[in-house]
Amino acid sequence: MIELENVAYGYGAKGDAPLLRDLSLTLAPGSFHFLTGPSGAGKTTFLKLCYGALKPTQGQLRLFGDDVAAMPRDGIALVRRRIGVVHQDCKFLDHLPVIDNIALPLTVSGQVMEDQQGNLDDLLTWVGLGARAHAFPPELSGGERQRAALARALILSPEVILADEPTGNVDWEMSQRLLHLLIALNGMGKTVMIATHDLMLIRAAKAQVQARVLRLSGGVLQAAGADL
Ligand SMILES: Nc1ncnc2c1ncn2[C@@H]1O[C@H](COP(=O)(O)OP(=O)(O)OP(=O)(O)O)[C@@H](O)[C@H]1O
Repeated sequence: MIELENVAYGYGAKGDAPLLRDLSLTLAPGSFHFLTGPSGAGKTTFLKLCYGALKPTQGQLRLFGDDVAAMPRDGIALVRRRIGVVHQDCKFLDHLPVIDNIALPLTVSGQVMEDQQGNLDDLLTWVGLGARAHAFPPELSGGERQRAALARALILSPEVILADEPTGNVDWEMSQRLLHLLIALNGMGKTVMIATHDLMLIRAAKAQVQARVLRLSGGVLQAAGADL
């Protein structure tokens, strides 16, 4: 689904040492991965590569079998509909109610919101926001925002879900609730990758799902230690 082969990426000028290097990884259908590592190690950058927002400066990245380097811009846009992203800072349009924010990817992809009303309602109920559909983003708690961000990432029924610190600003109980949603999605066959600092969350997940834990450090990707 997502395959990296000796990928490197750097934000700096050509010739500068890259931030990430020698990345080789396959996210197989239905797999569950955690990505951990110190702040600034490049976890968000790694996820951006995985959803085609950045192109490798070296190596090969294939999304659903197609080489990103050779993909035209509209090809990348199509592939990105198959990957749901929960961003670290989950931005919303504050003047639109939650339900319209979640429906935005439908509108952008040319679908009629009314045709999807049933799906939208089901999705909001599934993430536990049925009663908050008409609230405005500034009225949401941290946990509600994260669940709204997850719902928005799911509205186009992606095969892959990439979540960047989805439990960053919530308490342990809400972290568990979000984790359960992500594990349930994996149980439905979706491929999941979560970038997180939260080692407790990883340990809790490993008791419930077969997850591979990777660590980014010093620019390279390694299997995490046996304690995880
Ligand atoms: N658009 C950009 N231009 C230049 N440098 C960037 C850009 N985005 C990120 N960086 C730098 O790349 C490095 C890795 O950033 P990244 O956000 O990927 O790390 P991270 O592991 O996700 O960090 P955190 O855990 O703090 O969120 C940092 O030094 C950051 O300043």
